[in-house]
Amino acid sequence: MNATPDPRLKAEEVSVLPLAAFDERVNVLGSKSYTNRYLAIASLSGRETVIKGALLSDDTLYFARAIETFGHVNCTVDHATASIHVTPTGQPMRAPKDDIFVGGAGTPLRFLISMAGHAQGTTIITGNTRMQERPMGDLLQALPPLGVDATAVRGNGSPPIRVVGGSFKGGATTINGLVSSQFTSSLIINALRAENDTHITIADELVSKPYVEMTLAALKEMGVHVGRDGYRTFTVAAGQQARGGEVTVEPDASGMSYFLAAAAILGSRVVIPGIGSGSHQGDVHLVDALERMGCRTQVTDDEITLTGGPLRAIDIDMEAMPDVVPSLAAVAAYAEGTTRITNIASLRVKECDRIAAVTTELRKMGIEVEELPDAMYITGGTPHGATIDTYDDHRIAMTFAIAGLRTEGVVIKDPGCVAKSFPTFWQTLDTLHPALESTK
Ligand SMILES: O=C(O)C1=C[C@@H](OP(=O)(O)O)[C@@H](O)[C@H](O)C1
Ligand SMILES: C=C(OP(=O)(O)O)C(=O)O
Repeated sequence: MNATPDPRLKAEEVSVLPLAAFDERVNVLGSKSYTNRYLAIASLSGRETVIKGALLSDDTLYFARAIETFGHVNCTVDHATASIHVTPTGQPMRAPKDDIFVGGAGTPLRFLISMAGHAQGTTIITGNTRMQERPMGDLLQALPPLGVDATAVRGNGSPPIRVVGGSFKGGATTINGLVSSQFTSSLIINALRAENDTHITIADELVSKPYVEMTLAALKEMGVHVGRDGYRTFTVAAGQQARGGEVTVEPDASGMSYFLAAAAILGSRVVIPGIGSGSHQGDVHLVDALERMGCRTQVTDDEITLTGGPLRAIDIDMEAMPDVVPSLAAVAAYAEGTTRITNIASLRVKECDRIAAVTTELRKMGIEVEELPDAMYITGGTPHGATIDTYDDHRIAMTFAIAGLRTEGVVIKDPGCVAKSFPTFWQTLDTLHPALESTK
């Protein structure tokens, strides 16, 4: 897998060449969210675990390296088989001497804050410039009742975060659910190693709920039961141990979205194997949205097929599938009428402000977009080519690359940023058609 590094990951920009139509089976890489969850669970379980079909990308590799610095496990990555072998070393978890740096990996950073609560000593966790702006405050407030002292070094609720650990006792805490579901997932997963039972109450509403379902599904797959009352409370009983052994990661539904969007706007057919109706990934439901927009779809147990058709606008609340908002926005640019995407405030605190970025870049292509604090209204039309700024955000790069398959003259700046979640993205696009060339 991925034996020759793709030169486009180092290019300044890539010109996307339009494609007539295609009819392809497309294999996407393993789920980022499941890979992160299995890495965390395996490392906390104290049992040897092999994660097969794992996503090996910037985010997951930063996470694997970060986990190893606590000294209690080794994470051996096998690129040939896309697997990660997590092996206990027999050593206790200790805070690493050096700061932990995770680049732009938000989920890992949020999982690591709670994880450092199990490591004896003081851990400093940080990331790139954007990560140093992303919110962590809710999690920092929820950890002290469980015995963990976690603070923002600069007092601004963002990384660097200092965690004084070795003391994750469990107990009862409350977490705000409105900003990110990753805080709740972080607490649930790390409660696995607490001395006492852990009761987590969600204050307000919880955003991005399917990601918490994925957390529970991953724990269940590893033999850990989590009690719950809807999305109000979650309880992790002490003394449970994840089973270890082999676990297989399904394809990434967010990564899949670019190929569904490509088929939608090109009136083409795509089949994505390995993922289907049983998936807990919320982003799978992009298929339903695209069906409402005029595509034909078929979802079986283990395969998703989409065929593009004449596209019409829809109104859609995308709070539960934030990562595929840009993908849907690209399709909306080619649909008849105004698509209203609502309830997406969380997009403002992702790798970039994605509402602002999608609005700016679609407008550059001549598309009318109304930007609201928590929504985007996109009126479909005939986009023209443009040079797209990608804001160091993989999803902006991949989204506008898809627009470039339909619209001539789309140039994607900093194409290497796709490595955060989909390092083989450009090569996978090549399998549709040799439609890309690096220009610089
Ligand atoms: O738990 C996870 O794996 C994720 C949760 C989501 O974040 P929010 O809960 O912050 O919306 C999503 O955007 C992110 O890419 C992955
Ligand atoms: C928001 C994302 O990731 P994270 O929050 O893990 O950085 C993403 O992959 O779109």
